[in-house]
Amino acid sequence: MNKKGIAILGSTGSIGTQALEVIAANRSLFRVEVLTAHSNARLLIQQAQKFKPKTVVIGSEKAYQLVYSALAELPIKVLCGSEALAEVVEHPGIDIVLTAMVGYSGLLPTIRAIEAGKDIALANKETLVVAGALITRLAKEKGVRILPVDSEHSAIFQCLVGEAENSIEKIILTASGGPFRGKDRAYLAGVTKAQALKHPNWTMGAKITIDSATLMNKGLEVIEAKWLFDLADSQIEVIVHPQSIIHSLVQFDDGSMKAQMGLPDMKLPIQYALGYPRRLPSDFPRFNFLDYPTLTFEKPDMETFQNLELAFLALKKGGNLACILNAANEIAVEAFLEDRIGFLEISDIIVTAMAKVPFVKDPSIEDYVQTDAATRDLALSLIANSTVS
Ligand SMILES: NC(=O)C1=CN([C@@H]2O[C@H](COP(=O)(O)OP(=O)(O)OC[C@H]3O[C@@H](n4cnc5c(N)ncnc54)[C@H](OP(=O)(O)O)[C@@H]3O)[C@@H](O)[C@H]2O)C=CC1
Ligand SMILES: CC(=O)[C@@H](O)[C@H](O)COP(=O)(O)O
Ligand SMILES: [Mn+2]
Repeated sequence: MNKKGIAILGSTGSIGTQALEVIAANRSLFRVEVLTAHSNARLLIQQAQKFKPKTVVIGSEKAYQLVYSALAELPIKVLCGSEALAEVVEHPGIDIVLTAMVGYSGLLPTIRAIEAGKDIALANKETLVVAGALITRLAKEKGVRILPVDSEHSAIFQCLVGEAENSIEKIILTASGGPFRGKDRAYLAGVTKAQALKHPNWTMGAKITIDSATLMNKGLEVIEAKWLFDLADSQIEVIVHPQSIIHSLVQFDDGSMKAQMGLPDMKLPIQYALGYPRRLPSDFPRFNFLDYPTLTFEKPDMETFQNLELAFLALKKGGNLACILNAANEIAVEAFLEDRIGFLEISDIIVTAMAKVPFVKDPSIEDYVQTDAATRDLALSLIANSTVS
């Protein structure tokens, strides 16, 4: 059987390293064609030495020379910069591009990969949040599959196998509630980044971990689900499920519900997307009901955690509003991680950006690029005037 050629964009991150674990355990099925990182030269070199891809790309020019010299003896092409990142996904040996980089940086390489006819294993949810209409339209035109990696969307995708004839009444995305579940705004005003980075169930990159703490992650996932599964906003619900065992649910129009369950481990959805349509055997720890005699559910508190409501608003109004929400959030989360703003200011910045950046009803790719840049400028100016630092 032919091995699938995999490109991992963001191989040094949480998803990227777990994807390489999956590949290492399934060497007869996969071959690594491309690995990319932003600045972590040391890890990228180790990965390249182990997996022998045809090409590696390092985003940072400063790190390029180090990677180039370390891999000089191997038949591996070493490239640098954002154009190389967008170009490398077109290489002929690639069957699937795993988008595991963080944030808006995923958009242009994903568009290029789809245009080149590559299937996408999509972890980078921000791509669909920013430009879901454009991405899904393009994927359809090119006959490209977008295979979800995000655990909730993988759960829904798995529940939908064999259901092509049947209508979805609604989907229910589960949310852990994050480290501040049950807290009020007075408490949130004083929380630190160290507290916010302690996710109750998942070990992930810093940006998504803060998004989970503000409930923006669930907001982004609501928008991601709309585009992946072609749903109306009224068909998407969120329920807080602190144990993160039920990864999400689908209700069909006969009222029946299907859920996908398991211990929280991203290797499973990564493996499902890379192996699709095959389920690959694994030795991952198994879930046991007796270890979890109580699974609980709560309504999300959207008054305290405004970001989820803002995402529903962006979804309802459409146009470039979700792009504005995403850019403002990326800048605000970065500032929070640098102790330049407080936790509650993250939502304040997003609210202001959504009100002030010009609305575009039917955006082109250029409109998205412009909206992203304008929103970042505005958010940075708001942060410069913040009184926290
Ligand atoms: N982690 C998880 O469990 C989950 C993650 N996701 C989504 O997957 C994506 C990746 O998340 P995660 O793995 O946690 O993130 P990490 O921060 O752990 O890793 C990000 C990766 O992207 C690279 N990178 C960072 N900035 C850029 C840039 N500007 N251009 C190109 N590459 C860049 C990093 O390189 P370097 O190491 O050199 O900085 C690293 O390889 C996100 O969109 C997230 O929302 C979805 C579900 C679960
Ligand atoms: C693992 C994964 O898919 C994350 O998106 C996770 O769901 C975050 O947890 P929250 O439910 O706290 O946002
Ligand atoms: Mn998720």
